[in-house]
Amino acid sequence: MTLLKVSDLVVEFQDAATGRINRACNQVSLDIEAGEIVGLVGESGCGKSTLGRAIVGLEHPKSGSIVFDGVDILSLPAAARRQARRRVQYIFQDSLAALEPRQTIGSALHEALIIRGERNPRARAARIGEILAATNLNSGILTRRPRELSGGQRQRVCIARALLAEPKLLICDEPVSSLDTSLRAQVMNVFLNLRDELGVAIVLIAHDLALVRQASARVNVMYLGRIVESGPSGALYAQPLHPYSRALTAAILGIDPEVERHREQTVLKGDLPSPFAPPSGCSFRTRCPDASDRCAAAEPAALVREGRSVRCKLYDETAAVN
Ligand SMILES: Nc1ncnc2c1ncn2[C@@H]1O[C@H](COP(=O)(O)OP(=O)(O)OP(=O)(O)O)[C@@H](O)[C@H]1O
Repeated sequence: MTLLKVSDLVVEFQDAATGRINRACNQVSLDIEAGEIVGLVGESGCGKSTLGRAIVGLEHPKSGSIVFDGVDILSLPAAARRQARRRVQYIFQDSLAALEPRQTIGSALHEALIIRGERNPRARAARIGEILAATNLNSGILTRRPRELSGGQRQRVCIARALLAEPKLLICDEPVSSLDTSLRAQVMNVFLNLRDELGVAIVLIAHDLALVRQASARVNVMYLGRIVESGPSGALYAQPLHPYSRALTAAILGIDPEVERHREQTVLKGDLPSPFAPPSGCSFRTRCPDASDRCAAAEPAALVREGRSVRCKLYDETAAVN
């Protein structure tokens, strides 16, 4: 069942000094099934957070639609939008900034339930106990303050607090990038459990492609505001279609030799172009090893076939995508 359907979403920022427009999400479309983990990857500044923030209501799209749990959110008045988004929660990268420094964890979790209307302290304590178990946290942390916890514990507290809203979808923005390897595994295991035990769907925004590959059923690759490729993660990592996906996945080490044999080593040239003046046609063409004159003429349409989608002139209607 499709839980979230984002269609042709456009989010723009205007530079106050020059008036120029940065189209941070450019006609983005994305589907998420109930209970699946979907990866969103791409270089810094490509629009991943903006997309996540727009889904949860922290950015205001210029156009497009967001249908969550069967409700067309952007067509609703503001109060009804908030209500419709109750079961989407955002997990920020910086868990220290996300928690009130002077408040104990117990108080923060009780407060989250009070806001949701739970007046009975015993019912709240019971619910918090369940959530601590789901996030693999010990009740000893309830009397502590954020700075007294490890980064991994803090991130799991943020996940626990989000879970009190009984979310169907968690948007996790670089949730483990500030953690060392062992703590990363703890937090990632919590995500896998939430998917398996509670059926929570997760959008995993991350720079770490190896981590996304492990956890996600499907992956979306973003470049300069566009999703340029999406597909099942096994297929996308084994045989990336878009030259940009090839460059990103080529950077991952430790892939099995069979995959390595098919890998075309592609090195990314240059920097991300200014989002205020993106190249004409395909926005990746200025860094693309396969670019030709026709790439400047028009933006490539998405070719969708067998669960994969790619925006690149290399794949026209006659090309096989499998
Ligand atoms: N509040 C804002 N005001 C103006 N421009 C913004 C704002 N938020 C994001 N942008 C711009 O939108 C574009 C996309 O930014 P975004 O943070 O979504 O990218 P990202 O892929 O999440 O990057 P990172 O991985 O560094 O978080 C960038 O050009 C950024 O400068």
